[in-house]
Amino acid sequence: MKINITINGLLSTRKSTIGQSLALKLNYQFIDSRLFYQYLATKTASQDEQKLLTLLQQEKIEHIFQLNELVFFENDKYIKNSLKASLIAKNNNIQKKINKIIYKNIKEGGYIISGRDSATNILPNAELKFY
Ligand SMILES: Nc1ncnc2c1ncn2[C@@H]1O[C@H](COP(=O)(O)OP(=O)(O)OP(=O)(O)O)[C@@H](O)[C@H]1O
Ligand SMILES: Nc1ccn([C@H]2C[C@H](O)[C@@H](COP(=O)(O)O)O2)c(=O)n1
Repeated sequence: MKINITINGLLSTRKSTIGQSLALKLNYQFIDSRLFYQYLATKTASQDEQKLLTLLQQEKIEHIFQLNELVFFENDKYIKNSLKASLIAKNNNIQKKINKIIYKNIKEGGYIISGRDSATNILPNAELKFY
């Protein structure tokens, strides 16, 4: 049976690098919750809560799970979108919705998950937590 593992830590402490390499070794999936915020930022210039919630409902969520950060780095609007993502993340209802979507998709196990809420609001009962 596969468990879920969270990775948290200070900025640029190699969470993604280690998470991705561990996922490869264990044959797990790696996801950083930040991708959801970055993805929304690429989809709309709006900070309107209803619009963002609708987008989260409409999008094929599996698609976001298959993305990785490089997709956003390749985008020449990366910095602008990161600022938008940061604003989107200030909305508690969007945070709750994203956390719920992630939990629903990973609850059966087999994920290494990074991101600010991963060990707390998303997976408070994760079997293994790295800090
Ligand atoms: N062994 C290493 N030596 C030097 N640089 C490294 C090494 N491993 C990773 N890096 C680089 O360090 C930077 C931070 O790594 P990484 O993106 O994994 O950190 P992170 O904790 O996930 O970052 P963030 O806090 O932004 O989510 C990246 O540019 C990565 O390429
Ligand atoms: N609960 C959260 C809050 C923020 N993020 C993401 C969203 C941004 O891409 C990035 C930086 O946010 P900031 O530090 O500027 O608030 O972190 C998240 O994944 N989960």
